Amino acid sequence: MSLKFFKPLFDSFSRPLQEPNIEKNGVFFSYFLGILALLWFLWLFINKSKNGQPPLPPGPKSLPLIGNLHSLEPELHTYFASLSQTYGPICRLWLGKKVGIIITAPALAREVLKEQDTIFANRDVPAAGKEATYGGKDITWTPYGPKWRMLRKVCVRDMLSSSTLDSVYELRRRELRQTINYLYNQKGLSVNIGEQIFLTVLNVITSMLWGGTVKGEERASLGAEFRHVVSEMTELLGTPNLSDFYPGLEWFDLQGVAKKMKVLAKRFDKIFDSRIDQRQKMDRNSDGQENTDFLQVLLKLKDEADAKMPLTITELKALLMDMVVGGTDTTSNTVEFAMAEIMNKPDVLSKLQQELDTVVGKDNIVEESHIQQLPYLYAVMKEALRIHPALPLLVPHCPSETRTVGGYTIPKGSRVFINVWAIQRDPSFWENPTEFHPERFLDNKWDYSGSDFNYFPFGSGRRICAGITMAERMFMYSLASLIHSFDWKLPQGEKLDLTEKFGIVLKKKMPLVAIPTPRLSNPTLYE
Ligand code: HEM
Repeated sequence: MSLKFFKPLFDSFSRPLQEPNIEKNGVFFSYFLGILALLWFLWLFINKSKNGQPPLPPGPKSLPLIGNLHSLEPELHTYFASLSQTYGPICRLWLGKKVGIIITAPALAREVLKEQDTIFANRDVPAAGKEATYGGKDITWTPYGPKWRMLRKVCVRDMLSSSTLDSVYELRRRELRQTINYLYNQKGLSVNIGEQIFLTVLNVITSMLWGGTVKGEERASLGAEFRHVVSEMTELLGTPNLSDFYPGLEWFDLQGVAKKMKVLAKRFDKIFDSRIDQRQKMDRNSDGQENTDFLQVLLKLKDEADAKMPLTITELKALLMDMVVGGTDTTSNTVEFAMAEIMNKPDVLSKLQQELDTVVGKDNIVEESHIQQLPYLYAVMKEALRIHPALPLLVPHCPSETRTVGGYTIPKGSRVFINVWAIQRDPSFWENPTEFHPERFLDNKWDYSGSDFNYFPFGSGRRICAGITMAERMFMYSLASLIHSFDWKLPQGEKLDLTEKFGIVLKKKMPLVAIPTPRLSNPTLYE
């Protein structure tokens, strides 16, 4: 609308204020206000019917171009929790050109993950994620649709289902017994617990994938190296990256995130290539005997896949990456946090040992079949997952269409962070939320199946964690074995530190180092 429209009005006000003009000016002034009000309402009306949308959620003031990037803090989960204290359970940040939405209430999480699940079951793939998974070809980053469904089905059916896991119990047992034996040989010495559990989980996963494990002398050094690589990868995945917020800048990789990720991913890629090569040679030379590792199943699927939905070699390697990176750090960090919390609470430790002594006995070793009879251990796992959920903001979701949540507009393509860490510590729901108190789970009131939006450490809806059964078994079996086989104390002069460090996977800021003392009746129980 041209400004000329307003000229007579402006002219009338610019005339000198003469007596006969006062009344006339008053009338003009009323007209002016009236027209202004009319125009305002008209603008609102046109704007509303043009967008047909409620506003964006509230959020902190943003600067031109950079939005709120300047005020992000490294511990994103606690920073987001503090924003929700000021702006409410749904708030907005401008991440450069991208809208970030933070959700910190069960009812709103339900809207996103259940009521509008198909729209929000997508991902806004970060540059680091693309680099780590051959361009986002794995389960985690593939958009919701037939390809994702196929990848997920293959993994769950052929590797992560209860029946497949039952059939490879011997692998878990072998690896865990090896860890217990290693710890026995370290009695009286300081041990990095997270590293040992990481290595155990890694060995279980790689032996399920292609039959290979890390043994003997390599155990300590390779375990530490692999853990370092996975940990750096998950840290990079959680790093706010300019390439993600200004797509035009992705090519420049200003923070070097993609470059660093490329180097890390290459380490695994080389291993994958050599294992695939080895497996293909073995298959060519075999006399058709059945082998049962996952890689063989995948290679068979690749060759057989019908043309409509082929499984390519790149997707196959991306799946291997998901299992190795997604399955190891998550599980071992949760066990490490649980061990630290238990050592901080001697009454929890003694209740756990009592339960284990009654069910397993001090002249016996823990088997996975005992786990069903250990309700206190189960409560300890649930409490560890409540207070330190491995993925504190889940894997961010992304709507494929503009939608309304909690009365606010969530634009298509936003990055939606669901702060499960804050929801699981909400004092209006959880009594003494920062206290590690497994008893709160003893009455089986909450489970992590994704149906309760006060407690969902594995997420919920279509994108719920694909490895819950595996995580559950590895956690329960390893924690039970550690607590049953040894008494634990801190090295002299060390203090227990429970501080968290943010990454897409949460970890302990300071590694838990502790000294094992054997507590079973017979040294042969450690062989
Ligand atoms: C304590 C251990 C674990 C925790 C707390 C955990 C938690 C999660 C969470 C919160 C998500 C994202 C859900 C969402 O975006 O809404 C996820 C996704 C995923 N998890 Fe886990 N996880 C664990 C262990 C594992 C293991 C052992 C594996 C496999 C070996 C695994 C494989 C995956 C995969 C493939 C996805 C992507 C699913 C998809 O996008 O469709 N996780 N996990």
